[in-house]
Amino acid sequence: MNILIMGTGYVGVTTGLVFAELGWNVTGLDPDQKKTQSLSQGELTFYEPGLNTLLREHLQSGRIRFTSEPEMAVRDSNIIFLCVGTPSDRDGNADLQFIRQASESIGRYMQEYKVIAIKSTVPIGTNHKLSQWITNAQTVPVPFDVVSNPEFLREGSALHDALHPDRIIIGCESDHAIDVMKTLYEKIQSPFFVTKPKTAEMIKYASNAFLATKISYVNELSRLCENIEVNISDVAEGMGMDHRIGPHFLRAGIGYGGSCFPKDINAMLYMAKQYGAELSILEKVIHVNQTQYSHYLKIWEQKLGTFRDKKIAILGISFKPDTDDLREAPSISIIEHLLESGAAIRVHDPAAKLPPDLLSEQLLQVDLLEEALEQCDAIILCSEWEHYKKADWTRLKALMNQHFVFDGRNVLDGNQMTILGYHYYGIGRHLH
Ligand SMILES: NC(=O)C1=CN([C@@H]2O[C@H](COP(=O)(O)OP(=O)(O)OC[C@H]3O[C@@H](n4cnc5c(N)ncnc54)[C@H](O)[C@@H]3O)[C@@H](O)[C@H]2O)C=CC1
Ligand SMILES: O=C(O)[C@H]1O[C@H](OP(=O)(O)OP(=O)(O)OC[C@H]2O[C@@H](n3ccc(=O)[nH]c3=O)[C@H](O)[C@@H]2O)[C@H](O)[C@@H](O)[C@@H]1O
Repeated sequence: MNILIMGTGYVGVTTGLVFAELGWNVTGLDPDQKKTQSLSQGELTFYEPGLNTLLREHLQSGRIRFTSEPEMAVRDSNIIFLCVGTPSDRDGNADLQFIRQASESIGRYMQEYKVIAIKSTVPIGTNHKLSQWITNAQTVPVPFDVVSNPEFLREGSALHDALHPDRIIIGCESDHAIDVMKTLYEKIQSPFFVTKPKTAEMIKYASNAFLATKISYVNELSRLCENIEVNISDVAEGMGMDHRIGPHFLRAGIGYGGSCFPKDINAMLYMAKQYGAELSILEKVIHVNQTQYSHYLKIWEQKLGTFRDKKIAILGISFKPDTDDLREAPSISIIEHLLESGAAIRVHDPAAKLPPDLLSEQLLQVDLLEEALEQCDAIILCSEWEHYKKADWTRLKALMNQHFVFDGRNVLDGNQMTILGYHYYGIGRHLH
């Protein structure tokens, strides 16, 4: 079977490489020629551990290739995966323009039966719309089946997540297409959950929203813990030992970011309004997330006295470690606030780069951790890269002017940092 992957971003490249690894022939299609050329030369266009090696391996084995020419790519495929972006539009709804364009080129160029699987995160009912768009673009009727097959990988661990999913969701009403999907995935050890297309679409949104809810819940609790001298990390650990709650996604911090949680929750709220329902919990989840970083900045500013004319080192700007993705990263809001407060900022990140137009005399990005800390008054740690956990904080202390450490991800050993002479503050964290 020949698999066509439409969209060569995070999800498209990871999905394509996973299928190549499982032994299928894969073509990655993207109108962005810079991306397809770079990928054809074995260079990823984003940072993601493990993918570069696999890309080079499968370019060499001939199991994967990339193109920007849709006609032959669509014609030669048996199965097509839609992995195009579904960003927020102005009203918070998911913008389906890329899904629509992709479905129109499928309809235009297909000449025989195909299974078309939607991996992109799409609003309830998109499976049905896609069928209509494909049919309308066909010049002669050709049969096809549409499957909703949402993706649950995380950036930073994309390959592992895609190879070892907790479940494979298949939303489809055609027995033949369900069998095709099961054959494709047969070498992956994972339960299949076969359901209706709309249910599959809802499972994806509901899962992301639930994970974000867990985070906002502990983040709001962290504010109470701050006042009652209780450590939120201990509370989360104790809660997580109950298997009904589970230990994951209970790490308090400066808030969730990324290309998915914020956009997907907005899309859910939009859908709820459209269908006359209320999702009041999710409205609060957003509110807590939007106020979490500013709540802590206020506390930290009081500890420091003022941010004005202070030198602040921002460590980790990506929305989470092991990615260079800055979309909706809380670090960006923190940097904006500090600039308004008159601080001078030096930013360090092992992979992510601030856009050059943001940089100024007041805001510099440096390559070495030492350069960021040189003469600084305070550190704000925004994403928990290993690089910072493993740093030699005994040696680094001598570089700083004042020794305030504001750990926005609760990852440094606060007791040890205090022993070393730092003024350490985390999120809802009371030291023993
Ligand atoms: N980034 C992530 O970790 C995850 C993302 N998702 C969902 O997967 C979808 C894709 O996400 P990303 O890979 O992050 O997006 P992305 O923005 O990194 O990549 C999307 C790609 O689609 C391409 N594209 C646009 N129109 C096209 C067309 N007509 N034909 C072929 N390619 C086209 C774009 O040029 C771009 O390279 C979104 O719906 C997202 O919500 C789901 C799970 C995880
Ligand atoms: O639909 C998507 O795109 C993906 O969105 C998230 O994946 P991702 O955004 O890549 O990364 P996460 O590990 O979920 O982290 C998201 C944000 O939550 C924050 N987070 C996570 C966990 C936690 O305990 N606390 C916390 O603040 C992270 O720092 C980060 O800013 C989901 O975890 C994936 O299952 C989903 O496929």
